[in-house]
Amino acid sequence: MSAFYHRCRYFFLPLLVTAFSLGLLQFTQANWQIWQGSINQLPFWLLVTATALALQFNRSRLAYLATLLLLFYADKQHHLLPSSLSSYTEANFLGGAMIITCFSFFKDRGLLSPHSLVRVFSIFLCFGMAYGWLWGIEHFQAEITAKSPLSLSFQFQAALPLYLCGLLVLTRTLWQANLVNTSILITFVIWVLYDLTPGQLPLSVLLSALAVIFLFTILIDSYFLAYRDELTGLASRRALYNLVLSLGRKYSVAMLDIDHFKKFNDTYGHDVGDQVLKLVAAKMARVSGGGKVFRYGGEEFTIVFPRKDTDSVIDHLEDVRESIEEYRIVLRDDKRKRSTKAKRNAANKSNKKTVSVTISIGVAERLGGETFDQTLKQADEALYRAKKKGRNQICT
Ligand SMILES: Nc1nc2c(ncn2[C@@H]2O[C@H](COP(=O)(O)OP(=O)(O)OP(=O)(O)O)[C@@H](O)[C@H]2O)c(=O)[nH]1
Repeated sequence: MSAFYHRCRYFFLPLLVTAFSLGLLQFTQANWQIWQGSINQLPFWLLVTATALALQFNRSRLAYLATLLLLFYADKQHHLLPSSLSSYTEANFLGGAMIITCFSFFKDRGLLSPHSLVRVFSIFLCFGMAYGWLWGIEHFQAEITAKSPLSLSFQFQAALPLYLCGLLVLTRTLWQANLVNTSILITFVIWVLYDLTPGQLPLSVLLSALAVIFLFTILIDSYFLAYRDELTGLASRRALYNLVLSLGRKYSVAMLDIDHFKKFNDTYGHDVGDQVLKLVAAKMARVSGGGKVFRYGGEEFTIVFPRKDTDSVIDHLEDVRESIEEYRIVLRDDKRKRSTKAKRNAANKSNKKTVSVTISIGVAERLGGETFDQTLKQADEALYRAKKKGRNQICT
């Protein structure tokens, strides 16, 4: 379920928004044609900004792609390349598609690192392969047709690497759904759209839209980096203090802590501890009553209930405590390390190993004039009392 939610957020939603925006742009084309002169300048500003931001936030793949698109657009507008090179548009198009595919498989690395050499080399290699492929298809057309058991048209043979690239980028994005990978997939789609449907939307508009997608990707990604806890996906302590700025005078704060977690880690190992933290966090995230959940640090979590006093949040916290106490967590083996036979054996075993944990909770409400930190300290002291009284319970 969470994998599906993850894919919706990072894959389907950005694709839908892009398709909708491009559709809207095309539909309203007549209304903005009068600004075409200014629109022609837009890709320069937006792509330069996207490159600068991508570099600032270490999204080097987007920086490379934005720079290459900028060069491509500059050439289209001002004919920078010698005409002998520009005339091979099919090869340039195929080379571009191959470059986008390569970048979907690269990792984001610093620009001033040996990895940059590989990236630059791969750009030339992609163009070389594209030119080579089209040259080969053209010159050995008769031999290929004679030897091939299938009667494939010249167009199909020429576009074969393009289909393969499309499949690879799509698989990569589905395999590792994140905003940067989806942006690279969208770059691929727009690149192909531009070639297949010339004149539908001007290049300036397509590239401006793409630059905006890059900018959003970098900003949203950086937001998640700053305000989300990487392990559990919950909001981080920084996000908690951001919320504090908008809290009114009345609220309750709960501190939650997993019981005997050190012993748990010592018994099952840190990796299993991480798995359990994730699953327990997912249970906490379902708290009712308008509670907002944060990972405070380590195995400690905080829930803030705006506009609620202690009495009205106890039941909601009790539900969370019970749901975690009753939760039988099935331990996942590291599948990558197991052979196929071992996997089959494991799948046949019905008695999978399960573990369970409990949590203690301390809760306090804001009393007149208290700061957030003072209320949080009261909740922490209540948590300490819950631990002292035997754990797996709530104290106020
Ligand atoms: N696996 C894992 N363990 C963590 C993480 N953060 C903190 N811990 C562990 O959580 C444990 C916290 O232990 P303690 O603070 O001694 O408390 P406790 O063992 O839970 O005991 P009580 O709180 O008194 O019930 C330490 O062993 C930490 O290493 C994490 O991100 N992953």
